[in-house]
Order: sequence, then structure tokens, then C-alpha cells
Amino acid sequence: MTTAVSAPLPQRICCIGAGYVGGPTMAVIADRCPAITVTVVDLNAARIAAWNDPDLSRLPVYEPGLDQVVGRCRGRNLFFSTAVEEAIAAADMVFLSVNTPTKTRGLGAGQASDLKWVEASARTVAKAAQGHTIVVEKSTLPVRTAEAVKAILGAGVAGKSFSVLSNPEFLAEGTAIGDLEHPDRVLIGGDDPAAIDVLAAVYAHWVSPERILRTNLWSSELSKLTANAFLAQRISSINGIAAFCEATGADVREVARAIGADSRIGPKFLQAGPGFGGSCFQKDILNLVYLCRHYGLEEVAAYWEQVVRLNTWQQHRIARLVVTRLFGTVTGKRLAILGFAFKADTNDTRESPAIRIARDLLEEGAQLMIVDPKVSERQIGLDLGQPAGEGEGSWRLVASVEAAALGADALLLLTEWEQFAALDWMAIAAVMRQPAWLFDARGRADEAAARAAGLNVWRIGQG
Ligand SMILES: NC(=O)C1=CN([C@@H]2O[C@H](COP(=O)(O)OP(=O)(O)OC[C@H]3O[C@@H](n4cnc5c(N)ncnc54)[C@H](O)[C@@H]3O)[C@@H](O)[C@H]2O)C=CC1
Ligand SMILES: O=C(O)[C@H]1O[C@H](OP(=O)(O)OP(=O)(O)OC[C@H]2O[C@@H](n3ccc(=O)[nH]c3=O)[C@H](O)[C@@H]2O)[C@H](O)[C@@H](O)[C@@H]1O
Repeated sequence: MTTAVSAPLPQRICCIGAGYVGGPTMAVIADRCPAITVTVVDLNAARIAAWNDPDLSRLPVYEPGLDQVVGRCRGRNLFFSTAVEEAIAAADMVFLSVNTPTKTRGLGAGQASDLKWVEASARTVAKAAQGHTIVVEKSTLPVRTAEAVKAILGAGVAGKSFSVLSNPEFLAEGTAIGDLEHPDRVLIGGDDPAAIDVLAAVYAHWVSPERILRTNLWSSELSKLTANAFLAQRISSINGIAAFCEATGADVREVARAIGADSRIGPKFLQAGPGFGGSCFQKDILNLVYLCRHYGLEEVAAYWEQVVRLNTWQQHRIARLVVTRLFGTVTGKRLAILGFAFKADTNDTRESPAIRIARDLLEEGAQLMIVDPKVSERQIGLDLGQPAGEGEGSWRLVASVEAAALGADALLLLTEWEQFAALDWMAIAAVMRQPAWLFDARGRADEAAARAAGLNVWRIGQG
């Protein structure tokens, strides 16, 4: 399954989709392969303009270290452009890195992946490509999508030829650059050994051969869905045990440490929290569920569906217990929300647990004071479906935890930003309305200091 590589390199790579995956992935390829010209294209002109912003702090994706990589390559062998067809025509390798969200209507709505962007970009490649082109699926796709991509490309004009590869991306947001520079593995699926060699030669610039895995197309597509399903399953498992700990007097951190010491289980992805967020776990599992049902595997579908159900339950559970502890009502009460991104070190809020929890509390009439170092007021407004405001059932974005705490009955720690781990609890408690609460849904705050400052503390998974 592993490979040693000595194939020719592509000269020009085009990547369709300048998002959280396309941007950082291509920046690292350009950085590690100065001989390759990499052009990232997108229909979204504002996003491309942001990638070209001379001020590197204003790139459209926030990732630690990304600004430095882009700063080294942009204008040298890394380009961002809206000239999609031109870049495809010049390329000998084209990555499809477009969005594949859950369908919102029609057949499979709520579960199947919406492949309209993949189909549209494949059609553009079929039209604009010249000569032989290697087309690489970078987006996360339902197993057997390559068949559809091949069919679209095969219907193109004579004189063009294509090889289709699957090369799913395993980076996690917040650690994207490190994940790309030191991947556990690179997976390449395909049925054209020469094309696989060319792509493997790109990665071989910085990834050792034994980490470059080759499979058939379908195994590669399915491995990506499976990896995300397994990771998400661990989170739902530990969150279920956290609720059980709260009911029984056990402590989920101790349980996680104890089971994680078993080398067969391992310590990673055992952090109990407000449920997983991010654009992919839920959509990829629901896609798996849809595919299992399609193939008549109802029990398998129900098994994976439960991972998502438990996640949704966990988010509502946290909102409910906040209301219960605050004497059964939060109407008109100020609540400080610490963190809105779906995890630390990203500006991404897609499927963030903070959204569902905040919406539940707004529904109860709370006034939310939100603090997040990277998320914009505009984005929060879109996520909560209402603009910033005042009074019952309203929210505002404020600049500091101290400002959020002013007159608040409770703080909810929802994203594990580093700065929330070391707060001046005396100063914070002093400006809150008493009796005041800290609800630590990430288990990251200095609980002893918060208690010493007079706060009541609820911590995830602590009985
Ligand atoms: N966000 C993440 O951490 C990871 C995402 N993935 C997968 O990678 C894929 C992309 O995800 P993100 O980068 O997060 O999405 P994104 O939504 O940030 O970026 C996708 C971009 O593609 C552009 N686009 C769509 N159709 C186009 C077309 N026909 N021509 C030109 N541009 C077009 C959109 O304008 C958008 O800017 C998805 O399949 C996702 O499941 C995989 C691993 C990690
Ligand atoms: O396909 C994708 O999009 C990516 O999805 C995840 O990456 P990402 O969603 O960026 O971030 P994770 O670190 O996996 O965190 C996902 C969510 O789970 C939560 N989480 C994670 C780990 C944990 O122990 N506990 C926990 O609650 C995080 O706070 C976050 O809300 C996977 O980790 C990547 O390998 C994959 O490429």
C-alpha cells in the first residue's frame, strides 16, 4: 500500500475552491514545491480579494502559521484568482476542493451530500482543460462520486483526456498548517498508476514514502468518511459518559485518563465538551447514514445516526441545565458566552455548539454577551438568525470577558480559547450579579480559582 516515488512533477496545479481546505493545502504545496506554479481559483471574488490582501492578518481563513506560508509564496509560485477557466486550461493537475454540504431539499435532504458544486466544477474542468489533465478529488465525497466525475469529464470534447484520483484531506482547523506539513498519512486512491505517481511525487517533497498510502478509488473516498465517523463517535462516546459521570459522582477527566492509558484506546479525542461542531463531522456521518440506507444496511445506518443524535442532545442538555440552575428562568438575565467558534484557533463557526446553545437561551429570553477573539459580529448575526440588539432574547459581541461579565448571572465557557484558561476570577466575580455561576462546558477553566472568587461552578462530566 505504500510507495516510493520518482515520477515527473506537474508543472502547474490549479485548485478550484479557495476555502478552509483549498487555501491552506495549496499554500503548503507551493511552499514545499517551488518548481510548481499553484493557482487557487474561486467564483467568490471577495474571498479571492481577501487571499490577495497585502495585509496578511486579513486572509479569509484564520489558521496559526498560515500568514507566514502565504507570505513566503504568494506572487512567487502561489496565486489566487477568479479566472477559473484560464487557470484550468494552463494546469496539468486540477484539485476539486469545493464545498459539499448536506442537501437541504429534494432526494436525501438532511442527509445526503449536495454535489452540485462538485458537478459544476467538474463540468468547468471538462470544458476548459487542455490535453491530459489529472483531476484530484480533494473535497470529502460520497463513495463512488469519482464515477460521476469521470462520466462528466468523459463527455468532454475529443483531444482531451483525464485521470481521476481521490486524495481526501485530513487536516483539522486550528492546526491545519502543522497537519499539512506533518501528516499522519497522505491517501491517494485511483486506478491509473502513472497519475498516482505524479501526485505522490508532489507530496514526496516533504512526506516520507511510507506515509503515502495508495488504495483504489472507492476505498479512498470511503476512508475519509470513516475516519470522521470514528473521530466523532469517540466524542459522542465520551460526552455520553460525561453525562453519566455527572449523575453518579465520577469525573469524566479521570475516566478519560484511565481509559486513554490503555494503548488500544489511546488518549486523543477523549475531551468531553459541548458536542462536536465544525462543517464536517455531522455532514459526513449523515452522508454515511444515507449511503448505508441506500445499500439496505438499516442497522449500520441507525448505529452511526446515533452519534449525531447524542451530539445534538448534548448541546440542548447544556442549555437546559443552565436554565435549571438559574432558578428555572433566564428571561432578561445577562449571560456571558465565552467563545463562539466551533473550536479554538479558528474563525470558523460552522455547526458550532455555541450556536445551538445560544439559540436555546435566546428562546428562553436571555441577553447574551458574547466574547470571541476571531469571530465577527456579522457572522454571529447570520448564525443566530437575528442582528445584535438589546433586551430580552438579544445578543451583543463584546471585547473582553470582563465586559461580558458585567452584571451577568453566569458565564458559559463554550470554546477552549487559551485566554479563557487563565482569567482573573476575583475581578470577574466582583462585577457579576450574585449568586453567580460558571458553566464550564470544556473543562478548561481554573475551577479552584473561580470557586475561591465565590462563583458556583458546573463543569462538564463532574459528578
Ligand atoms: N474545513 C475543513 O477543515 C475540512 C474540509 N474538508 C472537505 O473539503 C471540502 C471543502 O471544504 P472547505 O474548504 O471547508 O469549504 P469552503 O466552503 O470553505 O470552500 C469551498 C469554496 O469553493 C468555492 N466554489 C464552489 N463551487 C465552485 C466552482 N464551481 N468554481 C469555483 N469555486 C467554487 C466556494 O466559493 C468556496 O469558497 C469539503 O468537501 C469538506 O468536506 C476536508 C477536510 C477538512
Ligand atoms: O473533515 C474535516 O473537516 C476534518 O474534521 C475534523 O477536523 P475539525 O472539525 O477541523 O476539528 P476537530 O479537532 O476534529 O474538532 C471537531 C469538533 O470536535 C470537538 N472535540 C474534539 C476533540 C475532543 O476530544 N473533544 C471535542 O469535543 C472540537 O471542539 C470541535 O468542535 C477532523 O479532525 C479532521 O481530520 C478532518 O479533516
